[in-house]
Amino acid sequence: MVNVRARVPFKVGLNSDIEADLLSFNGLESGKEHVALIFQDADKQSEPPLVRMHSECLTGDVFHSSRCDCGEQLDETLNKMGEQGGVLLYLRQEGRGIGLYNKIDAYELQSQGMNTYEANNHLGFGDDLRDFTEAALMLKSLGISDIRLITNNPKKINELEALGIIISEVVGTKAHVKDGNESYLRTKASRGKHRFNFD
Ligand SMILES: Nc1nc2c(ncn2[C@@H]2O[C@H](COP(=O)(O)OP(=O)(O)OP(=O)(O)O)[C@@H](O)[C@H]2O)c(=O)[nH]1
Ligand SMILES: [Zn+2]
Repeated sequence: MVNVRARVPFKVGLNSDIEADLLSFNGLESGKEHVALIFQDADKQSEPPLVRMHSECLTGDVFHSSRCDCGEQLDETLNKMGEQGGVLLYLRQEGRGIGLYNKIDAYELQSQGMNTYEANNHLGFGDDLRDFTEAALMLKSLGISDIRLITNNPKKINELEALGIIISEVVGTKAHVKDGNESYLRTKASRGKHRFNFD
């Protein structure tokens, strides 16, 4: 049984006044410390809330690494939810589930010419080890079963629906192209079937 523990208000975002409640959970089987940020009490409204399942990326979220778009997607989400309300699940699934050490090994292989998926496979991992069961449990424990999901990734849509969450709308993120991450984004589109708009 998953239970919501504390619910603490604070302000988030760079130079901003966005207010959110930080929630922790207990009872998650993996023992991971996934957390939720709730904007504008979106869990208590009648409309399906905006939801983002954001997978941890220390290098991108904290250091705004040039190799990926995670930090930009996180900032985009904070701003959007600051305006419209929403629920951000911050999931501790670093490196699509392989962890930081392995992700750094994968980066080394990418520097030698492999793409993200090939590097994962070369290290003996599947394309993507993430599982969204606990994310679905967190939503259910908040009383949320119908959502507007922020993602470009069809795997997230399919898995959440299979876990009984209704997705009434899919909201894409921008393509945050910058020096260093374009081939990463293009590989997500070609191999991972992410829906990007590269205009
Ligand atoms: N294994 C591996 N993981 C990476 C790499 N670059 C970023 N990640 C991880 O990928 C995760 C983010 O997944 P993405 O595939 O970028 O995007 P997504 O969350 O599936 O899709 P969106 O919802 O559209 O953002 C984070 O956990 C990152 O740490 C990489 O080169 N190798
Ligand atoms: Zn990243």
